[in-house]
Amino acid sequence: MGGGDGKVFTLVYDVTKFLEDHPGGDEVLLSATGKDATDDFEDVGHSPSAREMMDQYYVGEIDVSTIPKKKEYTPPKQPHYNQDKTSEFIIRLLQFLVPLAILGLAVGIRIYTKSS
Ligand code: HEM
Repeated sequence: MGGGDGKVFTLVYDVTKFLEDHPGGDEVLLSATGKDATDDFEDVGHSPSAREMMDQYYVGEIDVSTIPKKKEYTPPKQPHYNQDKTSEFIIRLLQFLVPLAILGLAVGIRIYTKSS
């Protein structure tokens, strides 16, 4: 690790040749591919002999900033039905106002016809 021009390098290992022989199993290796697996490797507390074995699979160094971040799964956005609530509101308003208007009209006609 460490670099002259501000870049941070990490060591790269090709563990595809090691999947079947890894005492920790192939699943953990596969889950650590395509990303910086330094933390995963260190968390296990590998023995010095394990570190020696790594030399066989050494590929080179890579600028840490060029390692893609593991993408987290984000569920696709559900389409929002009836996002525009104004039409719904107008219908509710009319459901209230139309009977009132009819009632008002009826009362008005009744009053009008009575007085004449
Ligand atoms: C070239 C890289 C690697 C080498 C040479 C290597 C080698 C070994 C060896 C020799 C062991 C047996 C225990 C020991 O001696 O420490 C071991 C165990 C283990 N390794 Fe790796 N390993 C590598 C990468 C990784 C990575 C990237 C992970 C995690 C993503 C990992 C996870 C484990 C686990 C979970 C165990 C089992 C520990 C236990 O049962 O106590 N290893 N590895």
